[in-house]
Amino acid sequence: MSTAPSLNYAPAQTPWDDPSVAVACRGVTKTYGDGQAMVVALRGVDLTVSTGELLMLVGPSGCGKTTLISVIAGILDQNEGDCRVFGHDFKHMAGGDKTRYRGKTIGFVFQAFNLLPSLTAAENAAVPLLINGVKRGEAIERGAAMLERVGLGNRTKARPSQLSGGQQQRVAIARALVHEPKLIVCDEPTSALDAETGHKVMELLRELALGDGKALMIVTHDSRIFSFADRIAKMNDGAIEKIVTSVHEL
Ligand SMILES: Nc1ncnc2c1ncn2[C@@H]1O[C@H](COP(=O)(O)OP(=O)(O)OP(=O)(O)O)[C@@H](O)[C@H]1O
Repeated sequence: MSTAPSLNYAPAQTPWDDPSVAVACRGVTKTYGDGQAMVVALRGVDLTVSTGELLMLVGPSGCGKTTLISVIAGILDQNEGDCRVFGHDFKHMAGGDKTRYRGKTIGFVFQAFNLLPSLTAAENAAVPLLINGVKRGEAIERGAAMLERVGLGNRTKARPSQLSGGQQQRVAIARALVHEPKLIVCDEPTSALDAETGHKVMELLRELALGDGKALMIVTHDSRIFSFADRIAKMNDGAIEKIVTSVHEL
């Protein structure tokens, strides 16, 4: 049985109710500002991401990658078009439902990490569990266990200011994985990591963020990790220019 809500307004021949579809965007547009200052960040994006898939989004600076994943993760609302995650349409969900569903279903690694400075690494990694109602002791234990998986088991009590950029990035990755979300969306997850650590983090992301009806989307400029993708979507000027399965086709 489909888990998607009743979607009477869905146009025909859309994949909204297909359980193997994690993300479906159709004709998504997004602008910032208005009048002369208006920037068109997305111009009718069509994109489908399947469960079990790692899709990378690449393209020049300013082409709309962060905007697209922010719409998909329900952080921004699109102006036009449909965007659904496992059949759920964030734009038309009530605020509380949206926050709850998003909190359970999506893990987000932000480009700027967005760690809370007053919390330890383990507490930061535990934040999604605390938001989802897990008891504090258990949440922090699970946060610390996830830090161990990303190679930071010896830094669980450090505050973000006591960690290097690469270590903070790994805390952000642990935080995105800790509640075992069905969709993980990462903005430049390896930008602050050396080649070896970046490789390890990608292996871990593939292991923990795929399978079992899960999907992974990664925005990146880091060509060292392109080979981890199942498909690579190349964006240009607010649109998807092409989608390839091998880096050689880019
Ligand atoms: N908050 C904002 N207000 C106004 N314009 C914005 C805002 N955020 C992004 N933009 C503009 O929207 C366009 C798309 O930006 P976006 O950050 O999505 O691109 P990107 O491909 O992720 O870039 P980068 O690779 O540099 O991170 C750019 O022209 C950018 O200047």
